[in-house]
Amino acid sequence: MFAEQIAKFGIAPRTIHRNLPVGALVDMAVSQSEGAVTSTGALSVRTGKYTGRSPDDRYIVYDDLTQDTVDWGKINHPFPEDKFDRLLAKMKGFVTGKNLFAFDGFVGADPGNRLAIRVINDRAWQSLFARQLFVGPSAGELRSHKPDFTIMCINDFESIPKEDGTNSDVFIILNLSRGIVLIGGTSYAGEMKKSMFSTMNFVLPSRGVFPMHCSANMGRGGDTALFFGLSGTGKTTLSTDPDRMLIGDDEHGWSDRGIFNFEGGCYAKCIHLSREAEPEIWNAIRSGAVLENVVIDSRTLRPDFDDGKLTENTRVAYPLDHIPGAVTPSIGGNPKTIIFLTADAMGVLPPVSRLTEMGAMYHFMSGYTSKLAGTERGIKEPKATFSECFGAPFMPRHAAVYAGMLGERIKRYGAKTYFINTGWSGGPYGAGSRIKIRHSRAMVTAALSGALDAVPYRHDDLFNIDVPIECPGVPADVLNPRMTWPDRDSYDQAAERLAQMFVRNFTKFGGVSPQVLASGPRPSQDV
Ligand SMILES: Nc1ncnc2c1ncn2[C@@H]1O[C@H](COP(=O)(O)OP(=O)(O)O)[C@@H](O)[C@H]1O
Ligand SMILES: C=C(OP(=O)(O)O)C(=O)O
Ligand SMILES: [Mn+2]
Repeated sequence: MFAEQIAKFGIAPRTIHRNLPVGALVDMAVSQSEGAVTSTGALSVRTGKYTGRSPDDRYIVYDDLTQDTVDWGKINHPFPEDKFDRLLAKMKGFVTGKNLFAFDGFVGADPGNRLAIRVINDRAWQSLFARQLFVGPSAGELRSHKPDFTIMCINDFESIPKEDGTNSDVFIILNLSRGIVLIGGTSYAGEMKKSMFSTMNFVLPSRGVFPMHCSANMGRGGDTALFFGLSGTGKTTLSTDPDRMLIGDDEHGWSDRGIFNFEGGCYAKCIHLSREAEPEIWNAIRSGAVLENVVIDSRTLRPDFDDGKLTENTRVAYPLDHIPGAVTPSIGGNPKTIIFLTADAMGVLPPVSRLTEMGAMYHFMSGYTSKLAGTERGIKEPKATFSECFGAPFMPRHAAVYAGMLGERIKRYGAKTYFINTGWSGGPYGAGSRIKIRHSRAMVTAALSGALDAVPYRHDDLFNIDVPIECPGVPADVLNPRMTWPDRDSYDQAAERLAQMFVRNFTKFGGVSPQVLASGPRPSQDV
């Protein structure tokens, strides 16, 4: 059946290894000089020219299905159907007679809300990534597997912009009607997971499921929490909590039955990773894990997590079961607490605050953070950004579709929402310093345990949020960013500037309810 499906798809490789075990994939990666096994047991690879996502090279095929349902613009670039056909044919030709790998599995841990996928790769390590990051099939599921989506990710195939209608040698093209994703020219493995994330974000809303760029975990009593946030805000770091059971670190859906992970693994950042601050992630870097662009000492084969010479966006991929106590299958009930994470490089937002229901809508639509270096091509230092739903690069539909689904659910289930800033304190990036992981964890713990229900608050009139005056495990002065700056006037000016940025950004939304509008920051000057 597999062989027939491959023939029907229209490729004729010399061999195509299907769902090889982890050990075999590692061995092949090593014997083909794709990478080396480090002192930790993890496989280490380099991705070459591109070490982060290429958002300008990411397209969606423009056709009857997508023309009125996709929010076309700076993020979702249209790709013509005929050019897609030509590029697909070219890629098929390219892989003729080559050795390929196929991973058959799923995106979505909830059997009622998943897509069957087939990932076709030209490198063993990429197939290992697919195996560890997506959801693996049972023996029975593998036997009867029929993919809804085929991802053909061929690292060695580069496009020629003039011929192929692409923007560079790299392309990531989603054909949502035909269930095909084409990736070429880049080996950054994050493209595979994020393109299937975008696919889920298109497919699920019409099935009544809310897709979310968030991590999730569960307390011992079964209560679940979500952590929304853009890249680098702490979804992976803070959801990996020794006192709670991990559900997933990046992509989830919320159906009438509760939440479920889209993935079967995690993709953690490695830059400056320390054993003390993130022991579970540190220990997950073992046999079966894949390190991307981490510098390895040639003599000791030890990873140097402090060396960012290849990129700041160094990564490790590992399956969920590398984290002690992770929930399997990764499914949980309706969340009790929702945390919005931001990494404010201006250093002015309070590190923790409580949001009203309308404030939650305002901040979900705003999606403020600072883009950190490396995750996207061209970002070299933190850059303030507003990204709707805390994940605009992955949302094919209009932001209102997702915001509406969040609003309904907060109302229905009465989840409490908090805003946690894991960014800078004592001054902006360059002058102040990043809030300590230990402190951010204590804030998360206090929010989830209910401890923040029992402390006094002050209202921050500028940002229009409620800020706790005390939080167990956090020195009181850390809670008030103004007090951490050496010069209060500079703080006030910077805070005013950020508040104005929020207001200016929000003018792009039409038809927002007055209550939501009134729940945002209130700069003293009109903008
Ligand atoms: N206070 C903090 N809270 C969370 N992460 C922090 C903090 N300070 C530094 N970091 C670092 O910032 C990065 C957060 O990234 P990560 O958790 O992977 O974000 P995401 O999963 O949202 O992309 C990690 O490298 C982590 O070590
Ligand atoms: C993998 C990515 O996401 P995150 O940093 O949110 O984990 C990415 O944006 O390429
Ligand atoms: Mn992450």
